[in-house]
Amino acid sequence: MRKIVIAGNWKMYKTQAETTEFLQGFMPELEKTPEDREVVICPPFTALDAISRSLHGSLVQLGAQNIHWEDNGAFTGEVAGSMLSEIGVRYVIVGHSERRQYFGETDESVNKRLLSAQRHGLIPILCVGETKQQRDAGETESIITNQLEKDLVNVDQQRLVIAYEPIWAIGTGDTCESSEANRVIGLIRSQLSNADVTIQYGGSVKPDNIDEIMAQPEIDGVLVGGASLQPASFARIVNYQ
Ligand SMILES: O=C(CO)COP(=O)(O)O
Repeated sequence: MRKIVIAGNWKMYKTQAETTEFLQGFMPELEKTPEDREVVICPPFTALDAISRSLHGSLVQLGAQNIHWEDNGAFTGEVAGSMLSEIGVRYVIVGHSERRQYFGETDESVNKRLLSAQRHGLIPILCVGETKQQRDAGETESIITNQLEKDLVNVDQQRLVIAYEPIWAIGTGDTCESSEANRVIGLIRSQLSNADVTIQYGGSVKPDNIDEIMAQPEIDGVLVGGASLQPASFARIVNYQ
């Protein structure tokens, strides 16, 4: 059975105080959330500990936005897997397009981060997706196939989530048609050795398109940016019909 995972990627938003305020509004909304789905919040590193204490005992899981591939060492500015697992982190986003675009992440470093996450008992959420230019050139399939091939070397597909995030749909309000997201996610699934991997869609997911997205047969969840920052909108997404 494929697991449904609804995750909020807060990117570089929210201080600890803002996180606490968010949780006050958000947690009561979970009382009516069906148990068929896992809810994950991925705040900035600085809010992980605060949120970990508040989430303890709740249905919500904690996620980080990055992880280094070494277990420790002289890597200024990086965070290791043991530091995340110690404070209750369960998921970690790896290879987000913003990391690939602004911070020089390559498929090779993404692969090493995936392996590190699994070594520390964390479930990586691997992000893949094409740019607008690549889509227009008809390269969507080849780009994604290439990312999967390189990123997943030696990765255990029993402990993995994949997010299909077309880069042109991120933060633009320009959602990928749900049927098209379903098609690409089906293509991703066909290339995996484990057909039960949870595969999410990400890119301008909002309260008004979540029901349609989640009605697609191949889509097992969403990775939400902007709309996960407000308690009411993220609650509506989590409580999709
Ligand atoms: O990048 C995303 C999630 O990782 C998507 O961001 P938006 O939902 O703001 O488009």
